[in-house]
Amino acid sequence: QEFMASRSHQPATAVTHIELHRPEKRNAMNKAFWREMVECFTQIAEDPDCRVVVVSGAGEVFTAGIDLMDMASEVLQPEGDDMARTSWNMRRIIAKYQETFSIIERCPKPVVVAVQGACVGGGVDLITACDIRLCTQDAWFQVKEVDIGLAADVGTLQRLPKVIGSRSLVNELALTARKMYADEAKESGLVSRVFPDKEAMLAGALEMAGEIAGRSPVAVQGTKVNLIYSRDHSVAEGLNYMATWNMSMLQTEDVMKSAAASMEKKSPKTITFSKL
Ligand SMILES: CC/C=C\C=C\CC(=O)SCCNC(=O)CCNC(=O)[C@H](O)C(C)(C)COP(=O)(O)OP(=O)(O)OC[C@H]1O[C@@H](n2cnc3c(N)ncnc32)[C@H](O)[C@@H]1OP(=O)(O)O
Repeated sequence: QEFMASRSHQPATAVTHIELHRPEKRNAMNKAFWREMVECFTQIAEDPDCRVVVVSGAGEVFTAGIDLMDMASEVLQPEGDDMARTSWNMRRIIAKYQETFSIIERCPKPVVVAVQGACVGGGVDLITACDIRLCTQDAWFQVKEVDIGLAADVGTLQRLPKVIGSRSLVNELALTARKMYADEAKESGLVSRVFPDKEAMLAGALEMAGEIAGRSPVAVQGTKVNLIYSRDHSVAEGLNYMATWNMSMLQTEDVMKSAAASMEKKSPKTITFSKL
């Protein structure tokens, strides 16, 4: 499927690959991007033929963040007859942009993101809403917002502290806008794997996606939903949610099929699971 700022295709069974696709503008996030991501992930959440998503960027750079040319009018000059109405409109606009990344987090299908080169501003908002982050050795990450006069408002300040263990490091990155390179990103836990180049990274991302897609969608989606729930709740609340979740999901035929394959020392990838 071809969009204006991105494109999506199915490189393998049950795997959807979304590519940010404005390489000439370093995949800067224009109005079309913000709209298309919501359309894409709304479809993906409902699509039984998709079990896992890979997100990457075309060209040398993952993304330059918000498109400073295309977005300025909407973000900086909201309409309204007085301050209350202008502020209300501004709030609505910010909430709309937040939704572009929150919908990725809410999507029950795991999302693997692959970053090469720069990942700036809105790029960090995007990747922190994904489930697994991979990068190339030349990747760098920058919470750039303070440099352009604003506090990051579409997810980085809320999600990055839950991704990186060190609160001090998060504060430093967000307050100074310094670049963090691949090795430090790995050491801090922002990414789980670093690849020598983009080709190797995409091959690794697709292989990982294939591993996930080959497993029971009931198990995989239940795992994602419960990991995110437990991140935002106490252990007791998380256990309660889990028990309620699995009181129905444990009754799936997938458990018997998977257990039988395991006893026979077969990979779960040899099993045909019903669509979910
Ligand atoms: C409600 C608010 C929601 C979200 C808010 C998010 C906040 C942010 O995202 S803050 C971050 C804003 N981004 C930046 O400040 C980055 C600016 N870009 C760069 O620093 C560099 O382009 C680069 C990413 C390091 C890549 O460098 P390089 O490979 O040398 O490319 P360039 O020659 O600089 O650019 C090529 C081409 O792309 C255009 N472009 C790059 N970034 C943006 C951008 N953010 N917005 C619009 N256009 C961008 C640049 O102008 C060039 O275009 P030409 O037509 O070829 O001149």
